[in-house]
Amino acid sequence: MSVSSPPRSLRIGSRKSQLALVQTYWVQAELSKHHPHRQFEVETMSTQGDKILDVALAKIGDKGLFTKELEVGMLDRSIDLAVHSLKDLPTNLPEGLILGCVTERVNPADALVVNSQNQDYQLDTLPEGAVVGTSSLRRLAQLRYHYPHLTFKDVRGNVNTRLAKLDAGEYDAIILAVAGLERLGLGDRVHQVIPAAISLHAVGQGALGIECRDADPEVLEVLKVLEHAPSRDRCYAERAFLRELEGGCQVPIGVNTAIEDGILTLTGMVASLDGKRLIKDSVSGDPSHGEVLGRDLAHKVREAGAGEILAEIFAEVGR
Ligand SMILES: NCc1[nH]cc(CCC(=O)O)c1CC(=O)O
Repeated sequence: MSVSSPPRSLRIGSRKSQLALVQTYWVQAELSKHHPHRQFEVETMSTQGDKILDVALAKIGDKGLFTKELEVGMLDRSIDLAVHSLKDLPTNLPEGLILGCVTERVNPADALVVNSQNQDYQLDTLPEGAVVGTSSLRRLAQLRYHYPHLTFKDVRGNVNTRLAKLDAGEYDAIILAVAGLERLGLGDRVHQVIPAAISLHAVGQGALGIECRDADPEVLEVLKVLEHAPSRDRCYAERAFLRELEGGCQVPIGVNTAIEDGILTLTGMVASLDGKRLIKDSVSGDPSHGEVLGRDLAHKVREAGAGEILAEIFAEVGR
């Protein structure tokens, strides 16, 4: 009787933040469950985005701030796959790497989080001058558009750092992803789920993206058990929209997607930084044609005024 050798063990790369680790250990546990004869090891790395915490994120033009070191690791084969919050993964990946798997998405919405002094308020009732913390241009522009009487202030750091600043009174409220709070076991801090009519979420928000080498069919096969087709189709459409519009710097772009009766509807918006202009439209079609839907919507909003907004932002930030 021949004894077959065990399959090669796979190394999973992760950032060191608590959220990244929760997500990576979840992926490790799921993969181990589905592939009981294979070993999965976790390798943690600091990324540039974890190190430069004192600079407003919006001012850092570089994409892939949270992914670069992990990508280098995959290319030099010190790791085999990397787990990302899909919204942090650039839409264009380095040569040789692909988005191998999109996991089932949890709630992609943003949340209003308040401190103990502001428990009675909702977004609609926060008083003139209330200080709202966010470092996302997307959240900033949409909230300025709907609530011009509020004051917005940058907030950096990981989720726990931001909550500590809120609770210390530096802000009346902050905006965070529902998904991140829930994954950290902080779902009770979600004070209000912000409706899509007020704030469209980030591309890929609430889903995990697993990146790997494109020439590694063994890893791609292993990842298939975690792929969630509807989440993948929605996120592919969202990513195509963003890829078509962005020029390598952070811009206020938000989306929403749904699949109903076999039809994917993608809604997207581009807003000016001052929140005075906001262009929003939708397209619908076959869920497997996400690339086309995303590009079509990008052309639609560009024609409707988003082109001008983006040109202004690119001119200001410098590409
Ligand atoms: N930019 C940081 C980041 N990346 C992913 C999440 C939350 C989880 C997710 O959206 O999947 C967060 C925190 C936040 O935006 O509140």
